[in-house]
Amino acid sequence: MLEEDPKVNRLEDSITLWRQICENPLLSKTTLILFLNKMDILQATLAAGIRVQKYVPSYGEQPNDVAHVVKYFRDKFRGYHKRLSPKTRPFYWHETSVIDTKATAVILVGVREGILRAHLQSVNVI
Ligand SMILES: Nc1nc2c(ncn2[C@@H]2O[C@H](COP(=O)(O)OP(=O)(O)OP(=O)(O)O)[C@@H](O)[C@H]2O)c(=O)[nH]1
Repeated sequence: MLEEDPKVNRLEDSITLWRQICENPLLSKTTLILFLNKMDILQATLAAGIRVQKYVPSYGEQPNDVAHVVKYFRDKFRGYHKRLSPKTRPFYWHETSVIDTKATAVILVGVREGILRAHLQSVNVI
């Protein structure tokens, strides 16, 4: 639950926020990048035997491992991105644990280069 509102599920709050961002006409030409953060916490939570289905009934009987859980949520976010974007645009995502600063730095360099490449392409420099 959210610290600021104990009645609101954190995951549902993130999905609501993502939907609002995707469908916002002011951001229709903006490339969105989804960070599935706190992967280390997800790994530890699943390793402790917590079942996703208990909190997300629609997860069903799928295997309760990191790969399946990440795919489930990535597809959920991707689905909203596809359905709600006013115009078609690519979907980018990264799995992160920002406490791993080295790995996060590598991801951010990649993201920055991607943004730069898109700008250069848009002005026909490359
Ligand atoms: N273990 C771990 N802790 C993290 C990670 N990212 C953020 N945190 C911690 O989570 C707490 C909240 O981090 P914030 O960046 O403020 O996140 P927020 O989006 O404002 O809050 P949340 O609702 O917790 O996501 C802080 O103590 C962070 O250090 C992560 O990838 N792994």
